[in-house]
Formats: sequence, structure tokens, C-alpha cells
Amino acid sequence: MSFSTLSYNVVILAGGASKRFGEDKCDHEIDCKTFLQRISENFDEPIIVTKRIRRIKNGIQVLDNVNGGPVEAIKLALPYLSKEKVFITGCDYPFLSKRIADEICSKDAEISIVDTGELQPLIGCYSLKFLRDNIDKVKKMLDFVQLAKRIYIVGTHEIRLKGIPLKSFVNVNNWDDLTNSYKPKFTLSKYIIKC
Ligand SMILES: Nc1nc2c(ncn2[C@@H]2O[C@H](COP(=O)(O)OP(=O)(O)OP(=O)(O)O)[C@@H](O)[C@H]2O)c(=O)[nH]1
Repeated sequence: MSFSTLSYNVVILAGGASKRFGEDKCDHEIDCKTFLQRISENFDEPIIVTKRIRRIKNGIQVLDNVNGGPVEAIKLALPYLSKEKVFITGCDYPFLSKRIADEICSKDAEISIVDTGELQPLIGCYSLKFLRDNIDKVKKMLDFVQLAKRIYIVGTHEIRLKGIPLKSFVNVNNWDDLTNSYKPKFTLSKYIIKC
């Protein structure tokens, strides 16, 4: 499938407590742009689920007032989704590019998800039908992986071969994540079909 024909909705979660970072990490700036601006500007009309509305050029902002964590935040976004696939991410991947979303949403699976040594459910592409069918059965994002019958795990090796820099996957939870050089593990892609 060519990238130009790919069609998916994008959900960006931006309502976490940022306890480890010490201030709202979505509003932290690199090169004069907040993390949330950096990631949201990659996409045409992302759905941003946030605890407070911010100034963002594009995107539909959905107010999250439920304190339920990422799964509840995705539930709030569901009425806004119409495309067959949904790329789900967080504001705390400030270097993530649209190429990654295109890449993982091109896989034929209920879930395709990046493995950087740890599975990254917030660098994941989910079938909308699968999300709708299962959202009430899960408590945390990784529970989706247990429920899916067809999963494509995108390893760092495959991503390196596409020329996408591994820095794209830096997940900022605390200040050290911004200053230390990021070394994801060498992982191989795999397609899993559960019978
Ligand atoms: N809308 C929404 N987003 C959330 C929620 N919890 C986490 N997120 C987002 O999901 C992503 C991953 O969050 P975490 O790093 O696991 O949690 P966090 O609360 O932001 O940070 P810590 O308090 O340090 O655990 C971030 O982009 C958060 O903004 C929530 O309840 N609602």
C-alpha cells in the first residue's frame, strides 16, 4: 500500500499527570514548540484528548474530565473516529514522525505496535472495529495486545531499514529521558496470529 492512500484517524493523549516529569510534559518546549504542538502538527486533524484546552493550530480537542487513564481517554475519542484504523499516541513522544504512523498503519493486523525492547502501546495502530469491540474489556493499553488475534509487532530493525531514526521513539517520562542518549534494543518484527 502506498503511503498516500493510507487513511487513519489519529488520537493523541495529552491528559496525564506528568508526576515523574514534574510539570505538564505536553507543554514542555523543544525549539520553541511544545511537545504537543510538535506531535500534533505532523497530522491533518488529530483528535487530542486533554484535561485542558490548549492553543493548537490543527486538531479537534476533546476534554477529558474522567480521570480514568489512557483507556478512558480513548473511549472519549471514539465518537470522533470514522476511519478503519486509528493511530494512537501520546504527547510524550516529541520526536515521532508521520512516517512511523504511515508505516505501522500499513500492516494488516488488528493491532500493529512498535517494540523498542518494550512494547509501546502508544505507538500503535488499532483497527477501529477492534477498539470498539474491546474497549470495555480492558483496563490498561497492553490488555488490548492480549485480546487481539492478529498482531504485527514492528521491531526496531524493520524501522532502521526504512531509514527512520531511532530517536523518533524517545518516550519522555522524566528529565533524564531528554538528556540521555536513547538506545532502543535491537528487535525483530513479528506477525502473530493466535488460534
Ligand atoms: N487524556 C488523557 N491522557 C492521558 C491520561 N493518562 C495518561 N495520558 C497521556 O498518555 C501518555 C502516557 O502517559 P504516562 O507517561 O504513562 O503518564 P503521565 O500521567 O503523563 O505521567 P506520570 O504521572 O509520570 O505517570 C501521555 O501523553 C499522557 O499525557 C489520561 O487520563 N487522560
